[in-house]
Amino acid sequence: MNEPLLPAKAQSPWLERLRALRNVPPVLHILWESGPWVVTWGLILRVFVAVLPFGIAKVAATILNGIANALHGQNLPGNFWVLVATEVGLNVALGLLMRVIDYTDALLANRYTQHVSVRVMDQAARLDLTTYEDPVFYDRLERARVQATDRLVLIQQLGRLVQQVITTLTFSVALAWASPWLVLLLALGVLPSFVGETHFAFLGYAKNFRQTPAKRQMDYLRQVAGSREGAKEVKLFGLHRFFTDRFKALASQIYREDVTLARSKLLMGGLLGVVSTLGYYGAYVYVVWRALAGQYDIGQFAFLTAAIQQASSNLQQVFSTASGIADQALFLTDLLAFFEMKSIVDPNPGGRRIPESIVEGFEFRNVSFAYPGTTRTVLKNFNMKLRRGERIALIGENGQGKTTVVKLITRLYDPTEGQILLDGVDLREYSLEDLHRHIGVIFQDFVRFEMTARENIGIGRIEHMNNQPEVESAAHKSLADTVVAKLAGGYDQMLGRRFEGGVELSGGEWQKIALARAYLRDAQLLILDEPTAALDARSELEVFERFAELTEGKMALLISHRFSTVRMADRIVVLSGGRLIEEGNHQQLMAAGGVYAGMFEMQAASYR
Ligand SMILES: Nc1ncnc2c1ncn2[C@@H]1O[C@H](COP(=O)(O)OP(=O)(O)OP(=O)(O)O)[C@@H](O)[C@H]1O
Repeated sequence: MNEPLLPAKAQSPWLERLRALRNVPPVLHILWESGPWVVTWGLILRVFVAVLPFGIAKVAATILNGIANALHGQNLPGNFWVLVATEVGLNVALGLLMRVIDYTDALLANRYTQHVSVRVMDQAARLDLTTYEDPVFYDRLERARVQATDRLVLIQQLGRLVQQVITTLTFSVALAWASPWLVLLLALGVLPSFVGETHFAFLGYAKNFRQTPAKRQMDYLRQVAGSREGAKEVKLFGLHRFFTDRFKALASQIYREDVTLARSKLLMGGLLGVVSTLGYYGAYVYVVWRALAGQYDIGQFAFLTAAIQQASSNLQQVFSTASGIADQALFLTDLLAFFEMKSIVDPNPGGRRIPESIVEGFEFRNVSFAYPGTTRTVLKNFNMKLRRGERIALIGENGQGKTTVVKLITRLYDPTEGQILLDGVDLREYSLEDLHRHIGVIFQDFVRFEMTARENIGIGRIEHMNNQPEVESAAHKSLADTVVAKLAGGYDQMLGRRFEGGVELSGGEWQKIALARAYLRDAQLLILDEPTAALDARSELEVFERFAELTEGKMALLISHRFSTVRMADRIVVLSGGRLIEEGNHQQLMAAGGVYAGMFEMQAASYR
C-alpha cells in the first residue's frame, strides 16, 4: 500500500504506458455499468458516422465524373440529381448524428461521474482509519476524487477511437486497392507523431503524479486562508502573507515544471508534425503523378485525394486518440488501485453476533498498541475490565492513551499485541457492524454535521431519524431540547453556516446536540470522550445527573479531565504512559493518596 505507483522520475515510460492499458478493460466495465443502453446506442451511432464519409466521397466522385462528362458534350447521367440529393442528405445526416453522439456522450459522462463518485464514497467508508493515517493513501484518494469526475474526455475518446478506426479502415482499403504505397507512406508519416504524443502524455502523467503532494498542500493553504474556520486566526495573527508566500513558492515550482514540459512538447511536436505533413503530401504527389499519366479519371482523382486526406487525418487521430486513452488510463491507475484497497481491520461480516444482553462485559488483556506507521507504543500491556452495569471513568494527563482505548474497544484499530475480549471472546470474532450497532460513542472531536438539528441527532440511529418522540426524548436527556427550543426552525433548523439559512451554535450547544445522538442510539455501551468539556458548570451537573439514571444497567466509559464528573463513576482508571497505574472508586483512590488523589487535590485547590 505504501509504495508509490510510479517512481518520482519514471524509468521506463513505455513499459508503464503499456501497463496502464490494463486499466482500459476495468474502465470499460465501469462505463458499461454506468449505462449499458447509452453505451450501446453510442456505439451504433458511431458506426454509422464512421462509414458515412466513405459514402459521401464515393457519391461526390460520381457527381464529379458526371459533370466532367457533361462538359465534354455527353449527357448527364439519368440519376445525376438523385446523386446530388443523396450527397446533401448524407451530409445532413452526418451533422445530425454527430450532435446525437455529443448528447449520448454527455449523458454517459454524467452517469459515469455519478456512478464512480458513489463508488469512491462507498469505498472510502469501507476503508478503516488505519488507511486514513497514510499520506500515500490521501494522495491517492485525492487523485481518485478528481478522476471520479470529469471523465467526459475519456468517454469521447473511446467512442472516437471506434469511429476513427472504422473510417481509417474503409479509406485505407480503398487506397491500398489503388496502390499499397499510399498506405505505407501515410503510416510512415504518422508513426513518429504517435511516438511523440504518447511520450509526452506519459511525462505529463509522471509530472502530475509528482506534483500531487505539493498540490494537496496548496489546496490546504487555499482552504485554510480562505475558510470561515481559519478566518479568525488568519486575521488576528496576521497570517495572510505567510500563507500566500508559501502558496506562491509551491505554485511557481509547479509552473516551472509545467513550462519545461510544454516547451519540449512544442519543439518535438512541431518537428514530428512536419514529418507527418511530408508523408501526407508524398501520397498526394504520387496520386497527382499517376493522374497526369492518365491512369485516373477526374472522379477517381478526387476520390483518392479525399481518401488520402481522410485516411491520413483519421490515422493520425487514431494514434493520438489511442495515446490520449493511454494517458487517461494512467490517471485511472489511482482510481482503480483505490477501489482495490482493502481494510486492515477485518470487518468479519459473517462473524458472531453481539449478545443482546452482554453478560460479563469487556476486558483488555495485555493490550499493546502503536499507531500504524509509528514505532512508539501508546498502550503497553494494558489490562482493564469493564463489567456489565459499570460506569468507568478513564483519566490521565494529555496524550496518555485514553482516546486510544476508545478507538480500540470500537475496533477503529486492532491491538498490536494482546486481546480485547467481550464475554470472553476476542472482539475480532464478532461482526464489526454488529459491534458498532451496540456501541454509542461521541468523540472529543465529534462531527458538527451541517444539516438540520433533527438530522444531527437522528444520525445516532438513522432508522429512527424521523421518529419525533424518540428524537425529542434523546434531546431532553442531553439538554439539547433547550438548544432546539431557541432555534427559529426547531428540529428542522439548518445548523452551521455553510448552507443558506443555517445558524451557528456555540461549542457547548453543539456538544449537547452530539450527546443526544449517543442517547438516541440506545446502546449497551455508551462512550463519552470529554462529553462535558464545553458545557458550563450547571449544564454539566444536570447532564450527569441524567447520565447516571440513563446508564443504569448499561456500561459506560467516560473520559474527562473534570473531576466533578469523574468522581461519579463506579470505578476510576488512571492511565499514565499507556499503562494502568491506579484504579478504584473516588473514596478508595483518595484514601490511597496516589496519583489520582494528587490530581484531584490540585484541581480542587485551583477552585478555592
Ligand atoms: N492517529 C495517530 N497516529 C499516531 N499517533 C497518534 C495518533 N493518535 C494519537 N496518537 C498518539 O498517541 C498518544 C495517545 O493519544 P490519545 O489521543 O489516546 O491521548 P489522550 O490520553 O486521549 O489525550 P488527551 O487528554 O489530550 O485527549 C499521543 O501521544 C498521540 O500523539
